[in-house]
Amino acid sequence: MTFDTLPGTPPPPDLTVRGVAVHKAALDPEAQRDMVTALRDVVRAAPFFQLETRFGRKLSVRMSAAGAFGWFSDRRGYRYIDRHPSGAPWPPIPECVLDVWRRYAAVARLPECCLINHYGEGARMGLHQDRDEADFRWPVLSISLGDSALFRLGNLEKGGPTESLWLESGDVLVMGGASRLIYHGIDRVRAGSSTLLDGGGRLNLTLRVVT
Ligand SMILES: O=C(O)CCC(=O)C(=O)O
Ligand SMILES: [Fe+2]
Repeated sequence: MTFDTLPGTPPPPDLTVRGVAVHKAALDPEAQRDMVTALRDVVRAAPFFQLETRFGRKLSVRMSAAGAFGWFSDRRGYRYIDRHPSGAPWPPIPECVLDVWRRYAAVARLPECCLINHYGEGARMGLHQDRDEADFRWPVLSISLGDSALFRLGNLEKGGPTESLWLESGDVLVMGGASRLIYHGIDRVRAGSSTLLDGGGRLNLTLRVVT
C-alpha cells in the first residue's frame, strides 16, 4: 500500500444530514475550475450519452464516466460496464478528482468509477439507492460543480419522510457507513446560479469502489 492509499481521518463535515457528511465549499473556485478543465478532456474522450431505464424511459441527466467502470442502464437493467458505449475504454479518473477522494473518503481503496452526471435545463434524478457496487462498506463520494441543486434524502428503505438541502458548486458529500444505502435524488437545479460551466447547468461526480 502506498502512502496515497493509506486510510486517514477526513476533516470533520460542516453538517451531517441523516448520516451523510456534507463538506460545504470543499473545493475553492480555482480547484473547481481546474477540475472542470480536467473533466473537459474526459468527456472529449468519453462523450455524454443519455440512458434509458429498464422501462424504456430516457433519463433526463446525461452521463459519462472515468475509471475502470462506468454505469449503464438499458432494458436489461442497471450495471457497470468497462467501456464507453462507443467501445472505447473509459478515460482515467483525473488526479485532482482522486485527491478529493483521498482527503474526504480517506479509505484504503481508490474509486474504480467516477460517474459524471450533467444536469441541463429541467433535468432531475428520482429517489434511488446506489446499490450496484459489490461491497457497501466502501463509501460513495459526490462532488457538485456548477448550478445549485436541491438534493433530497430519504431513508434506508423506500418511503417515509424526506429532508432536502441545496448542494452548491464545490460541495462534497460522503454517503458511507450507516448512510451508504440511503435513498437520495435531485429534485431540481437552479439555472443560472453559477457561472462555472460554459453552457450552464450542473455537473455531479460520484466516486465509487465497484468490485
Ligand atoms: O447529482 C447528484 O448529486 C446525485 C447523483 C446520484 O445520486 C447518482 O449518480 O447516483
Ligand atoms: Fe445516487
